[in-house]
Amino acid sequence: MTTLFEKLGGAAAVDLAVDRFYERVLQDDRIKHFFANTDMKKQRSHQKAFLTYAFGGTDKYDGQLMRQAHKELVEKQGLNGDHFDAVAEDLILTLREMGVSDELIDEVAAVAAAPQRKKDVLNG
Ligand code: HEM
Repeated sequence: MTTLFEKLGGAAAVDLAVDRFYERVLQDDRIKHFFANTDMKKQRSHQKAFLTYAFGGTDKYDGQLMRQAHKELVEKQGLNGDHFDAVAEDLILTLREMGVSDELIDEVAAVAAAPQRKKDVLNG
C-alpha cells in the first residue's frame, strides 16, 4: 500500500511544503496572532507537525497530547473551528501552489480536517 505521505513525495516533500506553509500561516491575519509569542523554531516545528499529520506520515498521533498542546489557546485565546479551517485552507493553497494534483489535495484535506483531529485540537 502506498501511503498518502509517499504519494506526495515523503519527507522531502514535507520539508519543501513546510517552508511555504509556514510563510502562508504567518501572513494570514485570521491566525497569525496565535503564533505571536512562539519562537521561530517552534513555529516551524509546528507547521511540520501539522503537515506530517495531514500527510498521514506518522502513526504517533496522540489525541491527548493534541488536547494539552492547544488547551490554553482554546481557553484563553479563543481558538475555534474557523481558525482550524483557516490553517487547513492555507495547507491546501500551499499544495496547489506546489502543483500537487486536485485528487491528492482532496485526500490531504480529508485527513487534515478529520473530525476527531479537529475535536482534539479544539478540546471539544
Ligand atoms: C491537526 C492540526 C494540528 C496539529 C497536528 C498541531 C500540532 C501541534 C503540536 C504537536 C504542538 C506542540 C508542539 C509544538 O509546539 O510544536 C502544537 C502547539 C501549538 N499549536 Fe498546534 N496543531 C494543530 C492545529 C493548530 C491550529 C489550528 C492552531 C492555530 C491556528 C495551532 C496553534 C498552535 C500553537 C500556537 C501552539 C503552541 C506553540 C508554542 O509552544 O508556543 N495549532 N500544535
